[in-house]
Amino acid sequence: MSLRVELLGEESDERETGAVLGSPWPAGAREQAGRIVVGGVDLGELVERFGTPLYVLDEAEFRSRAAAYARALPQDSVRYAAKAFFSPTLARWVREEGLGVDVCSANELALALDAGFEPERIVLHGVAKTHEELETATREHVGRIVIDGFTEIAHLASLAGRHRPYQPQGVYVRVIPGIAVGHHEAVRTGIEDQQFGLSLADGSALDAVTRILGQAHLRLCGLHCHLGSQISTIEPYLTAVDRLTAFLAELHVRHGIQLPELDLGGGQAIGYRPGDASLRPGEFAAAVTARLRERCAEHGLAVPRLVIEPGRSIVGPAGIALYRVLAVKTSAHGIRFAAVDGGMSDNPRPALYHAAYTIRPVAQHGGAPLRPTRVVGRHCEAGDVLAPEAQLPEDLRAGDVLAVPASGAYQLSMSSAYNLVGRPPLVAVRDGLARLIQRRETLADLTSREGAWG
Ligand SMILES: Cc1ncc(COP(=O)(O)O)c(C=O)c1O
Ligand SMILES: N[C@@H](CCCC[NH3+])C(=O)O
Repeated sequence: MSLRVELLGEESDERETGAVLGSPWPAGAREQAGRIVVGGVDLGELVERFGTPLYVLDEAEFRSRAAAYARALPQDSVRYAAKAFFSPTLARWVREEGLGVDVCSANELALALDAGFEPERIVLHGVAKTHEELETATREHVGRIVIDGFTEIAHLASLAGRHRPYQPQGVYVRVIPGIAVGHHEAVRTGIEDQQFGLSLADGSALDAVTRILGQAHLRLCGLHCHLGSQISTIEPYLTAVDRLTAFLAELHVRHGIQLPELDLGGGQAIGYRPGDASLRPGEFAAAVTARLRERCAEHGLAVPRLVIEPGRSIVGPAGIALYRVLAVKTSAHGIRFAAVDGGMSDNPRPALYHAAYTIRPVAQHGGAPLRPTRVVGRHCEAGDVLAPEAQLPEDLRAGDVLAVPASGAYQLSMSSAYNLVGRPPLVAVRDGLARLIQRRETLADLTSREGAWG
């Protein structure tokens, strides 16, 4: 399906004026005469044109973040985590910025291949990969498949040998380094007793490596770990390097192998609120690379190529969600509620993880004092709270539009059809122009999968 392209505004230098908003807004976001301008486009104008709820993506912010990672690490070391948000347009941006891609479903894989990623630059993940996914991935010769369990090893080996031209399948073993980090327990994947990876501590990872080495059609290229999400200090990654290089050294001694790659996954934090700590690609890469060199020297190992899979830290800060306030009311105990026209169907993160956000009106309210306000979604759940205590103007009323920066990751990608509200449209802004890249989901879209046999 091709989408109508909407253009708004004219290329101008106006975006260069006004006060910079700073984190958590995109670097180019400015406040001009009380209005928010992103990518040279007034958010209020976008709302008039496309309605609410609306998601906006600042293309320059996305590209500059992707480019910063590409600069920070050697060629082919950065694989964008598609799960954060992926679409044909995004896939093209990622490819144009020179990154590879991390996928974890047949559809993400198909989208990446359609977008022209060289299969070699694709890595496939999953604790439960289907036969079809493994079949397609091996047939297409994706660069790496991350082994996450024992049953996968023989299965993959049987598939890998079949395709012509023959090529052994590159694999990593996902290990559990035993590091507890991440913004919520639901996203801590570096610890024991959760479903991802194979334990270093109990010998499962070693067992997996031994079995893979016994498979002629599999080529073990390295180890992988993904510690968790929203990690705001480098220290846990350095600990991961320590533990994984110790394991690499053990593999060297036991099997006489030196693995050429080390994939530390994603998880780099972004700011959701002013002052939130975040990780900068350059500093992150320099510190982790230095530690890797140091530890490899100590163990007498060749230094493997460092690979990472950032998702949120590339797309998160590029996105802004816009909602219209539909009702304002105050509870018996004085809680002021502002109910908006989106909610947990376009952003399940607050309900899932109590994720915190910055929220402000798109147009200034003439200096009205701020008052704590619970911004709630429109869904039929008391837990549909986007922000429990946003500071919003005293005179906020139905009809006002609220903007939520840092909304680019894990919102639209985890959106649902709840209450058949329909997913919001997505507009990309750049150099004063706005382009509709995904239209609003309609009732026809929502019912289109149901056949006449119902
Ligand atoms: C294996 C793997 N790699 C990369 C990522 C991307 O993480 P983030 O978007 O936090 O950078 C994830 C998700 O957390 C993941 O599970
Ligand atoms: N969805 C989570 C991150 C998990 C990503 C997949 N490992 C979040 O929004 O924080």
